[in-house]
Amino acid sequence: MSHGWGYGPTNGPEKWGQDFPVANGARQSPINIVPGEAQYDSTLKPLKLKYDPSNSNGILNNGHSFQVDFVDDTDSSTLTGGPISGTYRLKQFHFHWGASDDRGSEHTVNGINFPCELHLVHWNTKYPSFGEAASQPDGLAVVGVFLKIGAANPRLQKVLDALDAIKTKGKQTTFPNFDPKTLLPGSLHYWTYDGSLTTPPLLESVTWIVLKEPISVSPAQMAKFRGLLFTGEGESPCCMEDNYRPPQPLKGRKVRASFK
Ligand SMILES: OSc1ccc(O)cc1O
Ligand SMILES: [Zn+2]
Repeated sequence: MSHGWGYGPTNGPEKWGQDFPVANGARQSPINIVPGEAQYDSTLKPLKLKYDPSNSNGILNNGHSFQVDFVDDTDSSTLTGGPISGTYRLKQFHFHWGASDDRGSEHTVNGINFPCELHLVHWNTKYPSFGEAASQPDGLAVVGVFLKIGAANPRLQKVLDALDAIKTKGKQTTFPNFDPKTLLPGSLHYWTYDGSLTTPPLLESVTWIVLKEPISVSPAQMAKFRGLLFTGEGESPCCMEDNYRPPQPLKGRKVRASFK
């Protein structure tokens, strides 16, 4: 793949293995979650998510999705408990979504796609930085949250209202005082398994924590995600949609459930 990776017919997920051979590795993500085959594990602890809204910093169109970045120089926004040991700091959150409401999530449940999936990315503070952690098998922990079509979600609105300012690749703006906890569902019951980044470099460093309960999003709100562009200012515009990797082979991995 001579040009950068993306989600199109010439640079999309089916082509990523050319530049990133780990794409065919033993612990790739996402996966299809089959609840009936997940093993309830009573030793799994409840998730503890402690977020300080003052850590939210900016919002960026990175040409693949958009992400909200957090100041991560202290332990003020962290993930502890759950399947992980130690303390993981919140680095950023981003989304994946479809061109239509019948697809867009990366993980699937019993083969069912959701229109969108939120990823809250955390790194293990036993390592000096996100970059160092991202290359370690226990380096990252990503909380995945499904978005399901329903009533408009007022807690998403602040994020969606910022998108007009970052329409094209490379654009960013300030995004202060946002509490990502407001994006979480009422239940923190989860499935967990060992996996990878779902975008190149597809590093196999992620403990995935996928919440069972989705949050709502309306069709009009989904249209706002699709108003973003993969392309930069002055380039021929290409709508940012279908920016999801399909499920990957489980290759013998076990998915555990924190709930019966
Ligand atoms: O999509 S999962 C994911 C996790 C961490 C990251 O830095 C980038 C990612 O795309
Ligand atoms: Zn992601």
